[in-house]
Amino acid sequence: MQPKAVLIGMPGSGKTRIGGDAATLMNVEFRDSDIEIEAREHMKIPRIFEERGEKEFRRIESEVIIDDLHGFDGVLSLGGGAPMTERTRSELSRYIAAGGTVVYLDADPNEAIARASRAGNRPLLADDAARKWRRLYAERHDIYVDLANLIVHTKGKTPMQAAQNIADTVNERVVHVDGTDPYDVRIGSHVVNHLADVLGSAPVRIALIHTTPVQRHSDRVRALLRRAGYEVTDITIPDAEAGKTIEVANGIWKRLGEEGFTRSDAVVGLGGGAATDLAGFVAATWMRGITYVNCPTSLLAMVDASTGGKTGINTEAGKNLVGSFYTPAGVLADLTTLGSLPNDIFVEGLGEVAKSGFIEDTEILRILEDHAEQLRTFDPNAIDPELEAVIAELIERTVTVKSHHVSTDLKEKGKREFLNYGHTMGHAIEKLEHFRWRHGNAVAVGMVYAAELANILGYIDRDLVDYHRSLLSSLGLPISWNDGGFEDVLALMHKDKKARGNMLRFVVLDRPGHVVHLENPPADAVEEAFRRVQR
Ligand SMILES: NC(=O)c1ccc[n+]([C@@H]2O[C@H](COP(=O)([O-])OP(=O)(O)OC[C@H]3O[C@@H](n4cnc5c(N)ncnc54)[C@H](O)[C@@H]3O)[C@@H](O)[C@H]2O)c1
Ligand SMILES: O=C(O)C(=O)C[C@@H](O)[C@H](O)[C@H](O)COP(=O)(O)O
Repeated sequence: MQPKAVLIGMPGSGKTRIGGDAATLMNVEFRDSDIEIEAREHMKIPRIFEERGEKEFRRIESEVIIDDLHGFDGVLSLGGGAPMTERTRSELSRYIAAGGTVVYLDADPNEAIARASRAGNRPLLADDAARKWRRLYAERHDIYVDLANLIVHTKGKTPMQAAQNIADTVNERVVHVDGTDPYDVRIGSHVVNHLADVLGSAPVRIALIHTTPVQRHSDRVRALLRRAGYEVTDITIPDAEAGKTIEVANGIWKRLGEEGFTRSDAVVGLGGGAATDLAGFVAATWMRGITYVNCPTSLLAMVDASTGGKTGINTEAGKNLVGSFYTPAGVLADLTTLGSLPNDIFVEGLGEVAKSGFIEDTEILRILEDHAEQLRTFDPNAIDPELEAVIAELIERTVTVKSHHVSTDLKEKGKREFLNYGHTMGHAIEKLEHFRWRHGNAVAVGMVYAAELANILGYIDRDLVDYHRSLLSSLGLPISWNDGGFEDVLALMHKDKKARGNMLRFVVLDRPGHVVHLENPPADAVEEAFRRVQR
């Protein structure tokens, strides 16, 4: 057990008020180490200083804090001088290493001095509080900065806004993607505020690529980028699959040329998977590769498309057949953007979530089962904290599955192909439906197809096939497709990127949470499985 957050900062910086609000937002208890010391010693702090001296006070303070760091799971506020004790500092560093958040509340000196003087009860500020406050600030500020892993500047913020910053950061989830160019996927409310940190100081110009339905989110990001000092070129692309074309890419290359984009500039892709695929493709190809960051706004883009570096466009030949493996510098999955996501697009994303459950993390399947009704009836205007936590966990788990596959096999030589479960037939459906079928829906049918094929060939039993059908339909996903002929589907499955020569290759389950390659299956099984998804 350890605190959700520990607040440090100068007297008067608002630790008690902001810490209390942060605890309320996180629905946990708030503690102030000074009040604990007084309760433990049955004595007010000025008297402890007077009778036992500062050294003894710091020893007691350190004991109290260490107890809380090991036995309290709320928000803890520390006295301003606490981090000056070496033992306390090293315990706080250990706490950070164990995943904790030490927040330095950096307040405007004049405001803090006024507050500290009003409060009294501060022996180190007695007589000429302002001068003493400034002297202590000069001694402590750098130590606070070095120690904290979150700095909240309180100037211009209400206590509740500062508390919200803390709660958002504590609730943030981070999935690390390894490889030659490692990066982090941050998941949480307002994580888009990290954008300037992820982009760094090198880029001068940013091409912000987005679609119209996410205009309000791109307005926010554009303002944020401009405030951080970047020159922003705003690029609106046609929505959904219409944006994933060579013509759209060409239009953007032209624009980047006109605006003088160089290798030190960057792209930000904001929107659903189509927008992030296209933005990544533009970044991968402009001057043979410039930095890009993805800000996914649909569930599917958050759990899948934005991570892993598969960038690309569709062509006459088929879906995603032209593209590049090119990793982003970071991914910011800001959950607040789900507040405008239509129900059908949210539900579609559950297809890729379920896929990750079937192929690796069966806990995902259990969460989907337990919350099927809430997820199926997702309403962007009614995301309560409980549902948001469920969605955040599903995103974290799904991205973790993805990272296990892409970290060691970026270019899809083997293991990464397992992420393509359900996609062999799924992509064929998308193409035959002229991309009017949503990707996640097509993948759902494709998974039922792959399960039927595995069952026909003896890899899995009937129950597991039925489980695919019951789980996917309980989430509102389609489980059959009746609008095309087998020959057309077969021809497209032969063009799938997993195929080798004339040999069809599939990904199938041999048990829940475990997948294997299936090469060159018998033609009658391939056709029989197709008949079964037509029902
Ligand atoms: N690169 C990969 O690894 C990968 C993985 C999975 C899928 N994909 C690709 O992703 C695409 C599918 O992604 P998708 O399902 O996000 O579809 P999409 O990008 O077409 O988005 C669906 C619709 O939702 C809108 N939208 C997105 N976020 C919104 C929000 N917060 N509020 C309101 N509207 C919003 C979009 O503008 C669009 O109209 C496909 O092209 C698929 O091939 C790529
Ligand atoms: O990241 C991967 O690898 C995947 O296969 C993830 C898929 O869910 C995703 O739909 C991807 O776009 C499919 O890629 P493709 O190479 O089959 O076009």
